[in-house]
Amino acid sequence: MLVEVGSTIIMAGVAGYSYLKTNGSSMSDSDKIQRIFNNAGMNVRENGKVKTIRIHRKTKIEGGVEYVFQLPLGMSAKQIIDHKNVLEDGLNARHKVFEFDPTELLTLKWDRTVIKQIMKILTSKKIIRKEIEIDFDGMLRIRVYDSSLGNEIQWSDDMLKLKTWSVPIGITRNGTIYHDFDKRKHLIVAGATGFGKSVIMKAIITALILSKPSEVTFSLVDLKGGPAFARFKNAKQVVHFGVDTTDALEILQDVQQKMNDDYKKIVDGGHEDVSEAGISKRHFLVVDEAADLAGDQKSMEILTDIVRKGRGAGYYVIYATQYPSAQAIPMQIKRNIPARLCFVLDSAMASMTVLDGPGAESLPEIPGRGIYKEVKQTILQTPYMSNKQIQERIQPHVTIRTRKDDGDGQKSLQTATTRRHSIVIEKV
Ligand SMILES: Nc1ncnc2c1ncn2[C@@H]1O[C@H](COP(=O)(O)OP(=O)(O)OP(=O)(O)O)[C@@H](O)[C@H]1O
Repeated sequence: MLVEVGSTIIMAGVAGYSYLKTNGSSMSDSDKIQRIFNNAGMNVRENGKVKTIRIHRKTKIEGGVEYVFQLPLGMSAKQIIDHKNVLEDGLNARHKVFEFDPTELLTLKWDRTVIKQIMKILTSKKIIRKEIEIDFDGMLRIRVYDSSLGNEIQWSDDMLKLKTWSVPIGITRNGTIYHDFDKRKHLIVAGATGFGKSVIMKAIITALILSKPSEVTFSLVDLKGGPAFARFKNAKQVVHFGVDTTDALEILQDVQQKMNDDYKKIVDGGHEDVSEAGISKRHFLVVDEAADLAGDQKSMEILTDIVRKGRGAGYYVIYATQYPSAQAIPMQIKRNIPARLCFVLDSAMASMTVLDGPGAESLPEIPGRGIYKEVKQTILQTPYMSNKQIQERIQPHVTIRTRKDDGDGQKSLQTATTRRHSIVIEKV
């Protein structure tokens, strides 16, 4: 009898699951996309007739479906890409898919609470939002995925490309995305507070230490007071560590001087850049909350010089801000840093400042979900490396040194937040 009741309940559960999965409009996503286009006014008029996109092909892909559409003449693909959020919201309207695994019913305890347990399984599940990707290569490709990219993708050392300047900065459905500092040079990281800037910057610093422990050095400037980078302070690769704008100016001056010396050597040697000169060392200047430097003209001038000349001299800048305004990311800095990693932002205007287009304002509010832009834009989930994982990885590189006065009559290193070491760039 109990078995009979049990199987009936399971069937009811599975039926409930099917209901949850299919509840909503029966219209196909392809029809919906065309209807959304029409309703949102994304169409053109030709000979008095309204024309919109036309389905060309539909292909099953891993995790979803790719729809290929033909655009009518006169319709811009950019307009469509800029309206990605309209499409995504439209596809998710009245269509709720719940994350639910029917095998969970097998874990039921067959007692008086069985109905309660089933209700709990059915109601405690998260709603999955369909996600889309849009590309245009002569045809408009819209990939609709049945589930989200994943809210947390754990860091794995397998992602590393050891002995290179290429670091993993995110995972897409098609694999891992790398930022190659030797190719793309500097990086701007922006995003609203709490969406993953510090986490990815710490992961990048750790990855560089693991990848090139003897060749990489850092100047870390955390204008939020220092907590995020504090764990790297005693790593032997860290030559400067600053926590306020006074430290920042000193550090910038020192880095600029070393960079100029090295740049001169490279040019005097008849080389175009650090790679051609066969120099294996690279220095990274990482500034978190760079907006706090924006009011300091001298610092900004030096920073601009470093991003300009540093490309060739092997001095790379990671410039992070949660306030992406024209003042916080001046034009000169932007022009010299084409690569951007942007988490969710509060407005299309802020997105425009970082990515030169909208998009970041319509990212889902998931920590770690971002857009990486170099030539193309890619939506990714940054890998999550916990502080414990960072600690374990940098521990072998930590040296506790006594901070002595540097003897030049300036701030004593006993109290100062900068550590004065020379940045030496050597030939291999
Ligand atoms: N890639 C990720 N995957 C999962 N969770 C993440 C990820 N990145 C960040 N988080 C979560 O978001 C929290 C905030 O991240 P983080 O400190 O990097 O934000 P932030 O952008 O630097 O914020 P703020 O500008 O205020 O410093 C983390 O403590 C973590 O819980």
